[in-house]
Amino acid sequence: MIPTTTAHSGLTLPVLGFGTYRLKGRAGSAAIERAIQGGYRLLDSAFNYENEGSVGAAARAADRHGVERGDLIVTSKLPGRHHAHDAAIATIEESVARTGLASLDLYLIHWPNPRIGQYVEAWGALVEAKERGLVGAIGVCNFLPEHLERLRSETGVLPEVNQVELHPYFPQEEQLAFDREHGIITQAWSPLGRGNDILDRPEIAEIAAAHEATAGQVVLAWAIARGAVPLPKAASAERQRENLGAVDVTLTDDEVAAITALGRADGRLADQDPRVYEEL
Ligand SMILES: NC(=O)C1=CN([C@@H]2O[C@H](COP(=O)(O)OP(=O)(O)OC[C@H]3O[C@@H](n4cnc5c(N)ncnc54)[C@H](OP(=O)(O)O)[C@@H]3O)[C@@H](O)[C@H]2O)C=CC1
Ligand SMILES: O=C(O)C(=O)[C@@H](O)[C@H](O)C(=O)CO
Repeated sequence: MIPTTTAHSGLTLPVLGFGTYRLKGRAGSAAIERAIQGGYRLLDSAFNYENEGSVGAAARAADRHGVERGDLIVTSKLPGRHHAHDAAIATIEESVARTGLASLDLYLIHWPNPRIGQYVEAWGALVEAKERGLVGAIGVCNFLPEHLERLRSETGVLPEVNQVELHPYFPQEEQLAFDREHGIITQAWSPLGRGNDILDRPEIAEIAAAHEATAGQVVLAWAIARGAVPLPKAASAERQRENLGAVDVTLTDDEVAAITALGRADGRLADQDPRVYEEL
């Protein structure tokens, strides 16, 4: 059993989920099904990943592994090119249809796309989709405090989830504090730094040795200790199992602080500052 965390709305999520970017087709679906079989219950996807079909197929096969549909949280995301109200509603309906499920459990705006300037309108569509039962819970990705404040002041509805880039080179201290204060669950994307050199750092290796854990487990345990929900992606059952083992690693406050200290001002993996980055 994976421990859980709860949002202001009462939405409860496992403290670790499964990323599916680049898992698609039959091989992708098989990898996602392995993840469900291995114990993952929170699945991340997006309209733009072109894999909602594979995620849905794996979710529909979950009962083969004794997992009920109601035990899974299947997530997808609205792309920037469909932020206008009617396009957003049609896209959410399309996402649900692609999964072959009756509804999705969590739906997120993928990026604020501030230059397009329609994320408040898109948020209105997500609120409506939740009221209609198309989706069970709603949130955003890559939203800064200024974007969240606009949603609150213009719609009165705060997201239940904010999924942001978060790994030791980009610890997101301020965003985490803002989300926590407002009861918004922060999910961490690229929590393993996409498998970059963070996993080879001696500071991480030392902590891993002290816990008889792997570097990946320590980095994920650090995210969990700070109140974030990491969404590691892994194709093989071995790495999926390894990453899930992070929930059993409890770091000391000093260890958490030492990993947070690896953060850098330019720590983003790519040039994706939500103030200016546009993804359609
Ligand atoms: N909302 C947003 O804007 C974004 C959301 N996301 C979501 O977040 C998820 C996770 O982020 P992602 O970018 O995939 O990166 P991750 O940080 O999850 O890293 C995935 C990479 O690390 C490798 N890996 C997995 N486990 C281990 C391990 N234990 N040791 C060493 N290497 C490992 C994987 O390889 P292999 O699979 O071969 O094992 C893969 O190459 C995505 O899949 C997606 O669902 C991602 C980016 C943006
Ligand atoms: O993977 C996602 O969810 C994204 O939002 C992409 O921007 C991804 O981070 C990427 O790097 C695409 O080039």
